[in-house]
Amino acid sequence: MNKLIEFKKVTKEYRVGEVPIKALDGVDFSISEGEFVVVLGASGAGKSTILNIIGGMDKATSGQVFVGGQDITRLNEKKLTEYRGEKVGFVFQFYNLIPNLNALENVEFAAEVCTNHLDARDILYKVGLKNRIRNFPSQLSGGEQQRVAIARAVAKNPLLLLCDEPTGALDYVTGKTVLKLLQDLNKETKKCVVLVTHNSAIAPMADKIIKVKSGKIESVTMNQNKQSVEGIEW
Ligand SMILES: Nc1ncnc2c1ncn2[C@@H]1O[C@H](COP(=O)(O)OP(=O)(O)OP(=O)(O)O)[C@@H](O)[C@H]1O
Repeated sequence: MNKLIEFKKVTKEYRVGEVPIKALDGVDFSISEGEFVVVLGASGAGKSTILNIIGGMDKATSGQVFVGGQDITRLNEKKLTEYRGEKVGFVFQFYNLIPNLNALENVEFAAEVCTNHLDARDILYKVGLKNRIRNFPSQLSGGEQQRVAIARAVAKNPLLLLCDEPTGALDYVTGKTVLKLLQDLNKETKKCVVLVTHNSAIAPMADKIIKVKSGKIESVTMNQNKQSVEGIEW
């Protein structure tokens, strides 16, 4: 399979006052097209930093980050903003929907600026919100709001979908339905999904598991026994 993402000797240093914090310390890994990847690690390990660098929301201090063949560490601010807008779909723990737009408008608003965007209504139907498209975020449950957020990310028709603790604010059952949705979308659309979590029980649903510890890669494992979300419990 073709490589979609490649980290080469990536470091990220934050400086708070005099003290440098090494969030990433020589990180190497690659992700192939179509893979469902779980990035696993304890709080503070550097998971979100990896995701934010892939998504062009944060910049590596050193090293190279290839996405779709281009080194995104070399992009200027304008190109990086374009990259973020066109190529990356984000799903966060808290859904970050615009409160005064309904579900359909939230998805349209994000998608319409993208060249190859998909039909907002079609995607909302696909995520199971056919009867909710005129509802405002305050009129939707947490799980439904996360579905809108996923639809918003997918409707951009991005190169990859980045999810940071997407079930973190949801109860067990709702969290599982959101994971199932992400797994189904990955299967159907063949889009690469990178999901960050501290919950190791989620790992069996991945094609590849990247374990992060104290800013370093602890292991990268291909999962020989990939499971559907229904079969996973925690
Ligand atoms: N903007 C920042 N300024 C300073 N330090 C930061 C900043 N962002 C992250 N860090 C530090 O970098 C390290 C890695 O943080 P990161 O958010 O990537 O961890 P994480 O694995 O995603 O943790 P969590 O599961 O708690 O979200 C932590 O020590 C964190 O305190």
